[in-house]
Amino acid sequence: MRKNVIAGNWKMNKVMSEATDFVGEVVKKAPQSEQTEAIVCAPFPFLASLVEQTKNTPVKIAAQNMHFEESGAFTGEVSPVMLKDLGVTHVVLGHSERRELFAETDESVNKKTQAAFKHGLTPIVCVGETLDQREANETMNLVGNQVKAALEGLSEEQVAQTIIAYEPIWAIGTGKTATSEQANEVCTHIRNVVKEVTSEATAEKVVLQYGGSVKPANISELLAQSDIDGALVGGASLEADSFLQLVEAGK
Ligand SMILES: O=C[C@H](O)COP(=O)(O)O
Repeated sequence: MRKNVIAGNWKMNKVMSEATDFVGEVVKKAPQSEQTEAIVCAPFPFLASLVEQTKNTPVKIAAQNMHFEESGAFTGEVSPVMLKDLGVTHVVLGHSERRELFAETDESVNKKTQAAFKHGLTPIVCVGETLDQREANETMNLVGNQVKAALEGLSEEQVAQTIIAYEPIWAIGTGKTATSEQANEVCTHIRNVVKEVTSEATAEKVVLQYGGSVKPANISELLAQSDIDGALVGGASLEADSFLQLVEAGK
């Protein structure tokens, strides 16, 4: 049975003291359950300290991006080797904000996904369509292609461990959540695409998250869907109480 993975993506928010207070609360109160996993996706400067703070707890720390190269002349970049060395376990790749604002492409997301596995990090690969693409009926095709591109060159075992987050861009930070049926429809399609490129057994193992205005009020309905196994949460992950309610709903 797949776990519910609840990942809080802080984006470019908080200062160190706020990050420490938040994680202190979460470590104290997060449910000890085999069925739910809590991940905090923090800005780079906080990672080392938060990894230390969550040692020997079930809470995991993720980065929000990384470069695909191991080292070199890439000023301002952070490598998978550095993240692994700190004790970071997961990395968000291809978030729509990175695709839109920082010229991330399917090709770079694939390189980063391969690099994550090479260095023992679990990728959380984001895919999703704009409102225009949805209205032009391009959602399934576009998301399917993003998934195929991200998984290219991975072994079946690696695909099984990849977390894929479906985040319709029109629902991010807008308060407009996709209905749970809309979200599930795309997640089912993603699972079918994974099956097409690997096998049914592998596709059944892949954790599929939904992201886009997820809140304590709508999480249960989303998690009740057949192909939604967690959430990638922005705004509602900024307060410890609200993040804990989301993790609790995953139990
Ligand atoms: O990574 C998280 C997503 O972009 C969702 O953000 P949001 O929950 O603020 O809509």
